[in-house]
Amino acid sequence: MYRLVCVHCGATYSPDQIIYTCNRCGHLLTVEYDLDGIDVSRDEWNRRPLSVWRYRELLPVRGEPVSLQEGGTPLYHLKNIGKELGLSELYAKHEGMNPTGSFKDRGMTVGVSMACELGMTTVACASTGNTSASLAAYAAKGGIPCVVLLPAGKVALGKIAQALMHGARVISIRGNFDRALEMVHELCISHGLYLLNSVNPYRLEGQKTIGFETIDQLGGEVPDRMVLPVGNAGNISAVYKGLRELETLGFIDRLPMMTGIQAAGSQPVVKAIEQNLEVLVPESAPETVATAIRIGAPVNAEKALVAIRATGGTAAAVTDEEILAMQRDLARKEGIGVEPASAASVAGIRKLAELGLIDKDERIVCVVTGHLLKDPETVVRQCEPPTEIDADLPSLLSALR
Ligand SMILES: Cc1ncc(COP(=O)(O)O)c(C=O)c1O
Ligand SMILES: N[C@@H](CCOP(=O)(O)O)C(=O)O
Repeated sequence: MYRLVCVHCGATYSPDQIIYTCNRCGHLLTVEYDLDGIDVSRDEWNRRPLSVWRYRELLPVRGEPVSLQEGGTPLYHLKNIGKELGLSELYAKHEGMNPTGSFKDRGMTVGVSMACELGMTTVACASTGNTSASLAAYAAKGGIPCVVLLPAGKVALGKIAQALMHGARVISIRGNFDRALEMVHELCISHGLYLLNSVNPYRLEGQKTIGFETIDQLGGEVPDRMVLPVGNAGNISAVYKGLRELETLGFIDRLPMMTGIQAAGSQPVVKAIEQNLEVLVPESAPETVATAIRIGAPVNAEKALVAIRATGGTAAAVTDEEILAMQRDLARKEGIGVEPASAASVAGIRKLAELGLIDKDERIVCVVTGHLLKDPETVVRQCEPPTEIDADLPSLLSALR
């Protein structure tokens, strides 16, 4: 049993209403369960495979989900980078290992399943790339048409390739992601498409399972800190919401310090935390190499600020150079391939550790959100091209010398 509740004024709505913002105050909605009525134990969960659907009692879908086997992603111990930073308990949860290569799949399995249960006939989103790749794939699996709006020239090649190949109707706008989101929201309201950006409360339910899995992979222990790259701020809000539910159920007895990392050229949440603002000031011209988090007006900011403040967490910004350096370090020192936005979380921890702003004994989990192959152009720009030689052994030996 659950209902939709406004995160700001508490107004409630029936779960089958197609609604994204509160009719009374215009703020976002969230899914509220009757947690007293939830009948499941941690032992029962632990008997099921590690996946989004291990936690189905805390998800809104009732029928058979539209699934591509999402979740169950690896949690890696970053021994080498951790050693350099003096952090013996530094981990990365690799969300790039999901079916379309990002954490969005956790959200889309739930969001597209709900679209089908609610009888919606077309799904839509705006995207910096990953949301569109994921929605296109899940819409294909669910047999439902899909429309995506992208900021022209600002989406990594791998992500566009995915949206196109999965059969979405792809439109590029001459404007940034924030404008694309406004446009698609308007389109969905006026023409009855189902909006599957992070304003959709059901989609975020799937993403909260990142936190559930992390704790299960740590043998039931809560990490001291969870670090996430922040763009539209849905993921950090979702993970916090899920962990609060586990706390209310008595499955955990504390929360990690939720820590958000943004790019220096796109850091409205960091500024709101640093300046102790109640309401975030949007940035009109966000810019960063980490195009996935090139977002100036994060729609979930209100929830993200609560998550960070209520847990004693923090927010920090990293430069593009710091992001790319960490992308290379993860690849070369740990064997972990991630896209630039994902490297931001670990780059943020490097910065906080070097500034002495975190306790070196903390157990820290960085969520690395998308796969290296999402943005091959940024990878190739950083690496030496292959050496081309004549096809004979002497040439090979001389090239290797
Ligand atoms: C790879 C990647 N990392 C991080 C983010 C930021 O997540 P959120 O928008 O939920 O803050 C996104 C996009 O949203 C993304 O695609
Ligand atoms: N990085 C995101 C931006 C959109 O965020 P959403 O969570 O609101 O869908 C993307 O991949 O498009």
